[in-house]
Amino acid sequence: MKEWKRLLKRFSFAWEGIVFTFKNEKNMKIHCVAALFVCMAAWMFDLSKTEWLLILITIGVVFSLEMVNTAIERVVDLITPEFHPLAKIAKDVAAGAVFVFAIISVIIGAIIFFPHFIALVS
Ligand SMILES: Nc1ncnc2c1ncn2[C@@H]1O[C@H](COP(=O)(O)OP(=O)(O)OP(=O)(O)O)[C@@H](O)[C@H]1O
Repeated sequence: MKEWKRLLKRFSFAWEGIVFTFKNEKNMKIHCVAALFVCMAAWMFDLSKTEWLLILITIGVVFSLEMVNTAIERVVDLITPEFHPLAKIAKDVAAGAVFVFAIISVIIGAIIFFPHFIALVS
């Protein structure tokens, strides 16, 4: 019983982290709207199970990276509110990680949706 309570508490802390990122990070709201549009398009084009899996994995990785980026930003702010070259590197690298995967996810989306779009217009 105690184990269950501890597990539930851990879930609720993780949930708080998710809610915090959605509430406070503008980029997360943008990712969320983009993910919604992608899911609607996937449903309209009646994508295969594999295509859906790729899209869901991509969305999950973007969301998770944004949350890790948020965590790094907050830890850096906690350590040094003043300008520091290492703080800049930490924040820039974390933001870069999100950016790299955002570009990859656009490419994945294009590879998946392009043939469906061509089939629709031809
Ligand atoms: N303490 C600092 N020392 C040096 N450079 C910093 C510091 N804090 C922020 N920066 C620079 O400013 C940029 C923006 O930082 P900021 O903390 O405002 O993040 P952000 O990208 O605006 O994130 P968000 O809007 O999601 O909070 C960083 O990528 C970094 O280059």
